[in-house]
Amino acid sequence: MAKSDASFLFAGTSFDRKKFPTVFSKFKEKKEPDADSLEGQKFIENGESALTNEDTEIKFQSNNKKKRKRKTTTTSDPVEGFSVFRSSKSKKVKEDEQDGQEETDEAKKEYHRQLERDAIFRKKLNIHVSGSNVPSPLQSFAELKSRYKCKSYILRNLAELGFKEPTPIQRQAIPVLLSGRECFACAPTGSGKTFAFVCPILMRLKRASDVGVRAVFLCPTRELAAQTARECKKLARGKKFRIKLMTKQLVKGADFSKLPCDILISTPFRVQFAVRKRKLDLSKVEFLVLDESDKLFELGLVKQVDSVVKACSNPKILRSLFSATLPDTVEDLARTIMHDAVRVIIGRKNSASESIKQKLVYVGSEDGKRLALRQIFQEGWNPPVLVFVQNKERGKELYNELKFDDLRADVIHADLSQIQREDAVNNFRAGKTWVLIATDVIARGMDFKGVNCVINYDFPDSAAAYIHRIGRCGRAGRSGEAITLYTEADVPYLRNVANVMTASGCEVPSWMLSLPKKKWKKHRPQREAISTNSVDEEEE
Ligand SMILES: Nc1ncnc2c1ncn2[C@@H]1O[C@H](COP(=O)(O)OP(=O)(O)OP(=O)(O)O)[C@@H](O)[C@H]1O
Repeated sequence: MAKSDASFLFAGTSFDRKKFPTVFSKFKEKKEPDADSLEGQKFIENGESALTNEDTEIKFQSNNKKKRKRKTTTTSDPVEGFSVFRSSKSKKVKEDEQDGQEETDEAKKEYHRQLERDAIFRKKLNIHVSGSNVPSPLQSFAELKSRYKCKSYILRNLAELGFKEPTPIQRQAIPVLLSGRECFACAPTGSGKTFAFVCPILMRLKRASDVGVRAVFLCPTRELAAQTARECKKLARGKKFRIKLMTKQLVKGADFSKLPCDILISTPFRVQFAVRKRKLDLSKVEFLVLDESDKLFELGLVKQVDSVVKACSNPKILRSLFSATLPDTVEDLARTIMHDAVRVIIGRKNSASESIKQKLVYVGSEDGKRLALRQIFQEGWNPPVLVFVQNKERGKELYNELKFDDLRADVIHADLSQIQREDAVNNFRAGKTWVLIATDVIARGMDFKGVNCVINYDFPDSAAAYIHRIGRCGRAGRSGEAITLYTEADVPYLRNVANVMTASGCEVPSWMLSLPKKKWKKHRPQREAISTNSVDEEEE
């Protein structure tokens, strides 16, 4: 890329300390590294990925030893999440010097005890963190009130939604954002990432205001943006926040720079378009969330995201990245735009949800797929089922194959109008459609609670696509089943999916794991058309 058009996001993809002295010095500013911050330093300097449980345990023990030594020479421990504890002790220090000294020693001991409790708790829940002074994870939603003075409407709404306790990503990401830190999070599909950023941002916005757009949530598809807006409104119920989903129609009709709006939710394309048309001013934005961030950083979207990031010019902005898959390249890119961020990984990075039973089925050829699909439907299936295909043409073909069967099938792809797409999603949600044939347009983020089974009719084009597709089932702790059909053409790419499967505890034949490594450049082979006619005619 020519220097003149070097973009904000692309700048310094490989992290150059000289090039980014301010960012780097921020990471270096850490005064009192704790167990987590030492991990953080390692992440920042070595670009390491998630630690294994064993790593965490060993590091935790050795770091604590180092820390104990250093702690004796310091007087202040800037740990967020302990404000009540700190303020009550600091009063006593003024009253009596000696008592104060004892109190300080006691405070330090308590500080270490708390760090240990945090580390044990994180280990139990498979929460891995990097970054300086990472706030303690939440023990319960009630802590939102005791630690962060959360308004009762949020707790009421959480209870009404039936949420009894925070999910692991919520336990850690919420305190991070509430402490005014940027967050870089990777957690499995269906693990509650949406509320992990919606909840703290609503809390920090406090109340509706007319200053202009204060938070922007970017999602890769309009369906996901619409879903996020709906979820956001559920949690904000009882407060007069202006939560706006920016759709094509809305951009045409309204001037967003005059429209009161606290939270704006849309796709990068829509937001960038409105900014360019000067219908939207993002200079007051305090919170920017890139949901499904690795998708947003893909070619085709990254330029638009870049423009939005630039337009959010408030120097106090907090940026957050959330996804179920975060390749190292995205981490590198993110590091160049984030400041003093906390990295939160739940479980193993880039792995599928463990509540999904995954299966690979060899079908030989394209014709074999049709037969296998019919067999699945004949053998007693449990709707609703999602069937993923490679592109919209194949979606239409498969729909034509199944539409006369008693399966209540429908199809969704990018050629449909917005209304048709909404109808397809809503009918599936409402149980009117039993089998929804889809392209990857709904592979990410869509929360279909009841989906029991995902069938990859066409082999996914990347490991990330596989993780997101099958993640449409097995959400919020429910169980699910994923069946991936493969032909001869897919065999060279099997290993990548087999690796994801073993990482989430599914058994795969050993030969698959010993297949030669294949650099996975979007596997989209030319496939024979899906049609009964050719075979039936031959059979006749
Ligand atoms: N604390 C909670 N307790 C129970 N259910 C929850 C909790 N938080 C969120 N959920 C539910 O879990 C489901 C999945 O949440 P969400 O869509 O945020 O997942 P996600 O991690 O963003 O998934 P994806 O990676 O697919 O986008 C939703 O139905 C949501 O209502």
